Amino acid sequence: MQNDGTGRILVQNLSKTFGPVTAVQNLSFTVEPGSVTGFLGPNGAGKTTALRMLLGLVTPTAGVATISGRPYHQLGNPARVVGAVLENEGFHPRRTALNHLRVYAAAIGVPDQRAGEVLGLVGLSAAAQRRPGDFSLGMRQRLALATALLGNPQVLVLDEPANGLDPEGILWLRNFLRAYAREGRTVLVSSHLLSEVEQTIDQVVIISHGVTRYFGSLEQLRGSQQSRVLVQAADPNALVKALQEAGHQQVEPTQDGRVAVLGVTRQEIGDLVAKSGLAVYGMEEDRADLEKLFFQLTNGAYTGAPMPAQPPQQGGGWGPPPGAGPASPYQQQQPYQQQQPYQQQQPYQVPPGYQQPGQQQGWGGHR
Ligand SMILES: Nc1ncnc2c1ncn2[C@@H]1O[C@H](COP(=O)(O)OP(=O)(O)OP(=O)(O)O)[C@@H](O)[C@H]1O
Repeated sequence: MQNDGTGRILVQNLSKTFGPVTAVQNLSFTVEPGSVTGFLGPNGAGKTTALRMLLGLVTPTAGVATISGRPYHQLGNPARVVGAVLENEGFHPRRTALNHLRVYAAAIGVPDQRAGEVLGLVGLSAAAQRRPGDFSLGMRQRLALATALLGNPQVLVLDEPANGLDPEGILWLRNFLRAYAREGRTVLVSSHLLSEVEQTIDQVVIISHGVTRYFGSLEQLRGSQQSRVLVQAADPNALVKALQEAGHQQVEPTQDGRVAVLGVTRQEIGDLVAKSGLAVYGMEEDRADLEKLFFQLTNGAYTGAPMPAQPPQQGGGWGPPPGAGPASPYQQQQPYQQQQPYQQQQPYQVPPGYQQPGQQQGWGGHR
């Protein structure tokens, strides 16, 4: 049966248990063509297992994963549709890079010359006659990517592709993936480090303990975070009292003696202190950066606990997740609720006649 040609990845209610271990639990997200989507989560979050299910290498316990509307093993010639690089891939020790690619080119039925082309695409032409055993980790990553590109696939799925790359390699990969997506192709890239992929990705799926914690654009994620205002007051206790009397309960001290107030604007605080006759020496709006948001999401911080008091970091940043900091000296402090930015998915319509994909061993046609 033909795929729909869209290059769209759809993961719907995907779960996988290995005996007592739940690796992936009810995972849902989509990856649209023309975008680079980051698949982020700490080590052990379930990223590799989810990608292996998408690529037909592991049978889901429940749910579906499709590419262009079909499960991997129903794609016809999958190497022409999806190219994938998973972790810990080996290369034949005695084959040159070019020969390695020729073997795979023959296996998926693409012309021999494509091997040289993809070496050029990943910047390895000069190393064509060298053996991957002598390559740096970064060069091996490039060769693995070249292998995935052999079938000129519409979809690229890369598991931790930035591992082992130096900053120049990461920049190269970023430009490569963005250009690939600009051609209308679909790119899904996993990482346990947001900073590695933050500038590459448009969309992000964040998982923790096999569960989706966020799915949406990076911009939405940034916008989902409440900012706080850090106030330097002559009398912090008097300021806290005035704030609480005015109904602002989400108040806490910082270790440098300022008062952090959530859910208010600087103007509101300015009006309040003017009315109360309090002296304030400075105010600063403080937004969480994405790395810290990611840290909070993956540590289960969206549970409504108060922000801890922490020394402000460079530029005035958030501290570690709630619960990690010292107790606040202020009384009557109420925990604040942070919004869970996870977006609800549209229910997936299982196509008529669809069957659960069976387990497929090995690489099938795409390697
Ligand atoms: N074949 C397996 N048998 C038993 N448990 C497994 C198997 N594969 C994965 N797991 C477990 O499932 C969980 C998720 O593992 P997975 O490798 O998918 O996470 P990950 O997010 O890719 O982590 P990493 O970045 O460290 O590779 C872990 O607890 C892991 O030990």
